[in-house]
Amino acid sequence: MSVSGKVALITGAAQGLGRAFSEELLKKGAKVGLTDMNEEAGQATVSEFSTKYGQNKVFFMKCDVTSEAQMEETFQTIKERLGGLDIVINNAGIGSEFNGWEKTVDVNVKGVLRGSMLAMEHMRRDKGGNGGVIINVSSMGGINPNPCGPVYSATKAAVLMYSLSWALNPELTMNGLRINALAPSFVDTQLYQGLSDQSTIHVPQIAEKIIERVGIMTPQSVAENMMELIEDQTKNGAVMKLSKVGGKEYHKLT
Ligand SMILES: NC(=O)C1=CN([C@@H]2O[C@H](COP(=O)(O)OP(=O)(O)OC[C@H]3O[C@@H](n4cnc5c(N)ncnc54)[C@H](O)[C@@H]3O)[C@@H](O)[C@H]2O)C=CC1
Ligand SMILES: CCCCCC(=O)CC\C=C/C=C/C=C/[C@@H](O)[C@@H](O)CCCC(=O)O
Repeated sequence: MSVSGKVALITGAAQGLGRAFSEELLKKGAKVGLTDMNEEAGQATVSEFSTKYGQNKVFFMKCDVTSEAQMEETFQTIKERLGGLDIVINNAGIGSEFNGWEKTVDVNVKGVLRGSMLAMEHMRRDKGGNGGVIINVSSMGGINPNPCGPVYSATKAAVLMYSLSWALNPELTMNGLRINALAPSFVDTQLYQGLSDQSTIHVPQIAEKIIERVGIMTPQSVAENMMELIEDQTKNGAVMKLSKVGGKEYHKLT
């Protein structure tokens, strides 16, 4: 599927991976609705992208993925403002392991499930949509056991199974929708830089060893690879694993 002229909605897009996904889509001619709970950073990113890619190509909406009302309003508004909805990337995610662990579940699991359900409501052909593709951002930690972040990894495994289960449901494919998951290893973003903060990690020494072994990717390289999950019409229920050391691989399900 060519993304030129298509409309994408991305959560957690003010910075990091969400920002890189937005820019990659804009470069290829898509229109992008960036959403994030951080309004200041979101507006700054959109103002930069408007200058580079055109004012009518990009739109920002403040949205916390833990709020059902904000998510509903955001999907409706972006669809109206940008003239449709074809691509949804449920990207917003956090990594608190201790005091904030329940918030990690709320954002990483409930936020992604909520975004997926709304995407289906808006994009399924039997609901008046034009079909399209949902990309849910998981992590290598959702596939490989991760002693540094059990809560985080549990949330990312949930994202993976939710996406794969829907992909096997003919109701979705019959209505023109595909659903894929992205599972990167470490990427140089604020989330990764926060790993030294003790609220986000168990046993930092183990994390350092894993990072030494697998390396750190740039957000741009992840975004460039991720496009295959959108553009390749044969990809449904695919899990793209990315790491600096291993490159791109599709996870084989047993
Ligand atoms: N950086 C890494 O090493 C990896 C990150 N990931 C995943 O990629 C996704 C993006 O992470 P990064 O860009 O690295 O992080 P980041 O911290 O740089 O960006 C996350 C963005 O999400 C927003 N956000 C957080 N909570 C939100 C909420 N409740 N509602 C709306 N927006 C919210 C933040 O304001 C921020 O703009 C996350 O799901 C993360 O788990 C996956 C694998 C590796
Ligand atoms: C606040 C948390 C930020 C975490 C950012 C990530 O999501 C990065 C990935 C998280 C966990 C990684 C787990 C790695 C497990 C390793 O034991 C190893 O099995 C990974 C091998 C990767 C490869 O060979 O490509």
